[in-house]
Amino acid sequence: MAPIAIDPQIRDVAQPKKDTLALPATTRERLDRAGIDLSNGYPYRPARPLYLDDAFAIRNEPWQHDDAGARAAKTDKNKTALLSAASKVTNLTSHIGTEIEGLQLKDLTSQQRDELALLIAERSVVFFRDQDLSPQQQKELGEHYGKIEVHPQVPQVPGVPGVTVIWPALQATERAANFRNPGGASRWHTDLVHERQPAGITHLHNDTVPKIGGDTLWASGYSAYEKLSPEFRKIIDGRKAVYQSAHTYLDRKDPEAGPKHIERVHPLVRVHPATGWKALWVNRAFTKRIVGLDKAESDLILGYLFDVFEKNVDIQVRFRWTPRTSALWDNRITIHNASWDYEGSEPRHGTRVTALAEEPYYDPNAPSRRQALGLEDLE
Ligand SMILES: O=C(O)CCC(=O)C(=O)O
Ligand SMILES: [Fe+2]
Repeated sequence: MAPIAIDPQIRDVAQPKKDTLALPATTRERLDRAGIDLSNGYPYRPARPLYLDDAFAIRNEPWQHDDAGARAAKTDKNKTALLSAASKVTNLTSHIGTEIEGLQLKDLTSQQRDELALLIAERSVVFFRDQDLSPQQQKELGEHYGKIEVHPQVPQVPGVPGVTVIWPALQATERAANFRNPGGASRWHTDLVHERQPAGITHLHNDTVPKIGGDTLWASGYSAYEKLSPEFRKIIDGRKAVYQSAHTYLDRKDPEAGPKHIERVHPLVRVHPATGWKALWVNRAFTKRIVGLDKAESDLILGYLFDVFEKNVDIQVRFRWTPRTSALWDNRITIHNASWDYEGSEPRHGTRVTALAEEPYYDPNAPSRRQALGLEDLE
């Protein structure tokens, strides 16, 4: 039998190996203070599933998602408990991104957490600098927002399943990156679109960042939808597309066919349960084809939709990190992209918790954000 071809990304991730990279000092301090056991190396690397059917079966049974933002929309649309406690609230652009000062995420009450979810649903991404936050506290906050995604294979904080490690230098030890082939998450994408109930509120806490570079960009799915003409919206409203996983697995029945992605069908345009607004939900990395169209037709339309998302800078925010900053974004209504422009300079390290949300749905009667806010343009 011919040897099975496995792509290098999979092989490397599959090999549990001891860490050879030195932990940045600020990261080590944070992990020590949190009582994380580093004696068996860092990070912890779970064994990955080998076969596609095993990977597909993970979280394939539906569950009830009770949306925190939707709760706040019922109790206090003005988000008084959260916003009145903050010392400053700054919108970073008109359409996307808000920074909150004067609050520690670990101290938020249940009502404030719900209101934060609503703010994230409205503004797409919300930032908090100078946070004192252990991985355990980050996980606990995520649990308030939904079922935590415990990744079957990406590096994690030892002893805290569900807290994944975002440390681009670590990936660079596995897959060489350079200026022309950047490392990290440097492409436009949305996380975990292959899940039956994909990612909702996602929280990246970067404890160590380079002095220059390493920015992250987000783009608004509400606004990308609104960039389309009302007639074009009719072409994509209610359509479904195939979304694929970042990682690949072998087909048990045909392993020699090589690695394959998990695929899942979801709506192209979805509605956020807290705001009730429509959002374009495609991304260049993981949306593969529109169901029911020929490949050439699908490629053309998807290519245009990706361009609308990526080329309109007025619907994007680019965030410059400082150490110990948290970004909480909603993967239901955004795409994001991390700039890998700090090659060979200081390290960047963070921990991430993803709360999974509802099965994506479409509602023909839902308004766009601008319609709901009374801003809809005349043709
Ligand atoms: O490193 C970043 O800024 C973002 C990485 C990313 O894509 C993610 O955490 O989902
Ligand atoms: Fe991501």
